[in-house]
Parts: sequence; C-alpha cells; structure tokens
Amino acid sequence: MSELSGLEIRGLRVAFDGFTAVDGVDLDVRPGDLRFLIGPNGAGKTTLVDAVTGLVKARGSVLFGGGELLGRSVHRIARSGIGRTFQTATVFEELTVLQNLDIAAGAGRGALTMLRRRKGVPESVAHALETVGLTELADGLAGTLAHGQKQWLEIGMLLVQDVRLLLLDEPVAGMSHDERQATGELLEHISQERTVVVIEHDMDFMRSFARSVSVLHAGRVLSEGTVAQVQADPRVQEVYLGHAAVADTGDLTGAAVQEV
Ligand SMILES: Nc1ncnc2c1ncn2[C@@H]1O[C@H](COP(=O)(O)OP(=O)(O)OP(=O)(O)O)[C@@H](O)[C@H]1O
Repeated sequence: MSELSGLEIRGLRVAFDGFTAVDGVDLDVRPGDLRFLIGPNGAGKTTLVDAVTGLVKARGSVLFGGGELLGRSVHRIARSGIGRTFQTATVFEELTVLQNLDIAAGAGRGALTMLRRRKGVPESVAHALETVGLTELADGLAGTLAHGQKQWLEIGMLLVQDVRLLLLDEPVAGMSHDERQATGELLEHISQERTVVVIEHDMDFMRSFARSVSVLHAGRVLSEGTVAQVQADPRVQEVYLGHAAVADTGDLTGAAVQEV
C-alpha cells in the first residue's frame, strides 16, 4: 500500500464562456479523510472534481501528495493515483465482475502482460472483490448486478488500480437504505488507507459517515468543518433553507433539502 496523501487546492477557478463555475476555491483534504462536498445544484461540486481530474481547464493550484496536478493530462493524473466515479456507473455490462476488475487492474500494464494467460485471480483483484463484497458474484455479468452493486464494482475498479484519492459523485443516489449503509461502511473502511472525497446530496448519509464537510455555494466554499459545525453555520442554513431558523438541531434534512 502506498503512503497516504492529502489534497491541497488553492485559488481554483474554472470558467465556461465567461461564467465562473468555480470561483477561487481553497480546499484542504488531509490524508485519510472522508470528506463530503455538499451544496445546492450548480454550486460547482462536479466541476471542482472535473478540474482535479483534468477534465476541465482550471487556474490555481491542485497539489496531491505534494505534486501539482493542474496542467497534467487526464491520463497522467489517473496515473498519479487519482480515480473517480460518475453519477451513473460505467461498468462493462457484458463482462463479468471479475473481467471488469481485471481490465481495471490491467489499465496500468502493458498489452503483453494483459494478453498473457494467468492462472487464478490476482491478489489485488481478490482483495478488491472481498472489500466491496462481490466475491460471490465474481463470475456473474456486471449487467445483472443491482444498482448498488454496480457502484461497488466501480469502487472496486478504483481499488485494483491502487488509487490513493477516490472522488465519488453521488455514490448512494438511487440506493436502498441497506445499500447506503453498506456503502458508508465501505467508504469508512477504504479511507483507512486512502483519501476519499464524496459529492453528496443525501444529508442523512452525509451525517452518518462524513468525517469532515465542505459546503460549496456559487462556486465558493461557504463553510467547512465537522458535520456539527456546518449544520450550526447560519450561512449554510440560509443557503439550504432560505432562512436561518433551524436552531434546535441544525437539521438539514427537511423535505425541501433532500434534493437541494
Ligand atoms: N461544460 C459546461 N459548460 C458550461 N457550463 C457548465 C459546464 N459544466 C458545468 N457548468 C455550469 O457550472 C455550474 C456548476 O455546475 P456543477 O455541475 O459543477 O455543479 P454541482 O454542484 O455539481 O451541481 P449538481 O449538484 O447539480 O451536480 C452550473 O451552473 C453548470 O450549469
């Protein structure tokens, strides 16, 4: 296992045709954190992750493990140990779970190694299967997996690549209660050895599993801290509820908030 690394973002700025989607963000995610990025639709969460992973051009600085990511290609950033998932799982449905993991594991290998016949399942793949709870389903087609299981397979595909920073975009969207719980426990487990950043709208899930939270609004960091700290922040309540009147629990889960 490689050393734990943190993310250090300074003055990050992303503009689309004159519209500034990320407007001078500073963000520190310490090594091994389980950080939730929350904020209303259009706050800039996905664009921030796009900038970190090289999908959009950005200004400022993004250091991971001390190395500058901005200016590197998407592939070089991936090879730096950074991986992400998207809101819709992107597994190969016609292949088995094992084959999906095998391909992901081979992403960093040469074609010859990929073609060579191997006996058994590589250690890293077996370990990832175990971690994401899909060992029993290894030979099943990925297309037949339940929605939650596809998300876990995607996470497994990042694990076999030995990704050290996982950026997950709404991993529990559409999941059942039990699947959410299992996913939260999986992320807690993974973040013992890796740094995890989760974009999320599900406030119950965030409250149960976040170690730290950053609230984005209109391309800026509005608030940051523990769950209790951001819930108690009147600016956060203002953005989520339109007023600062939720004094008792700082409850962010009102019906109006679920899909904010
Ligand atoms: N490729 C693009 N071209 C133009 N505008 C974009 C592009 N991508 C994002 N935007 C705009 O940037 C803003 C931030 O979008 P982004 O998707 O990052 O927000 P978000 O916080 O992830 O929202 P959501 O929670 O709805 O996913 C939005 O106003 C969006 O319309």
